[in-house]
Amino acid sequence: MSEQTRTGRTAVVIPAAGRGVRLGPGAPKALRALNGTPMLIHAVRAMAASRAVALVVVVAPPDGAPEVKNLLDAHALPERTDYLVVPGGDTRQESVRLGLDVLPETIGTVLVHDAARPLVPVETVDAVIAAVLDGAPAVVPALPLADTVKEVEPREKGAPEPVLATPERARLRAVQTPQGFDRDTLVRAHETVAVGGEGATDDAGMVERLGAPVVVVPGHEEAFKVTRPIDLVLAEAVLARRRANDGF
Ligand SMILES: Nc1ccn([C@@H]2O[C@H](COP(=O)(O)OP(=O)(O)OP(=O)(O)O)[C@@H](O)[C@H]2O)c(=O)n1
Ligand SMILES: C[C@](O)(CO)[C@H](O)COP(=O)(O)O
Repeated sequence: MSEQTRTGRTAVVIPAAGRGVRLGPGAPKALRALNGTPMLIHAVRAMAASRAVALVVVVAPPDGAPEVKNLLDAHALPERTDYLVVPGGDTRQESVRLGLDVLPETIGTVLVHDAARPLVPVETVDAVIAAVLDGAPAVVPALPLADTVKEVEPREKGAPEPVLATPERARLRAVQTPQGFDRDTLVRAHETVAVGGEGATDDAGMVERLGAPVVVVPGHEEAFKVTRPIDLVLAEAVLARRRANDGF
């Protein structure tokens, strides 16, 4: 990776093509409303809040790219940031790759951010970008765990599962997005690992498989992923608190 490329512009790929099965029936998850505004728009605004972000690539549900383009056009977004919309794929990994495929040559740093993490504060986004620009090829925001974690032998749903091990909690982190990368490293990871791809639940995990170093910076409790119905309740509560505190 040349220093010149590393110091190129920064883009964010937002995979937003998931159905949101765990959230329950309804529109694709990224298009569901939080405080009256689609989750995706919150996520795009969270990324565009960083002055370092020059381009946001939204990876839309496969049949929903025109609708997503209209949504972005209809909402006030910073003028300094460009937007692209591309249709997504069958898996998160495939959707990210489709977003990477349309990045212009001038982009040296890439963030990948779940549309399902709409409330990440700009300080976290900037910390990830700063660590990449400082030379780390891959950076993830993460938090220590509150629960003890067990490794188990998986069984059918509801059946008791034998415990195999209890990893030392102090050494574990719950990983969030945006995850930040030197562009060439991330593209190489997707070209190399995506062929098989099993078990890669985040982009940094794919970079680890290349043998490249990944570092953790502090995450934020408001960067949680909206996955299940209870997360919508929490997200609405966070937005209500922001409105009360900041007039947001
Ligand atoms: N084929 C897919 C699947 C997921 N995603 C995106 O990846 C992010 C993280 O995925 P997740 O939270 O699991 O979303 P869903 O796949 O929609 O959720 P579920 O697994 O409950 O269906 C989301 O922003 C989702 O839109 C995507 O772009 N393309
Ligand atoms: C990328 C991620 O958000 C990091 O925690 C997570 O792995 C996505 O998992 P999902 O099952 O695709 O939501």
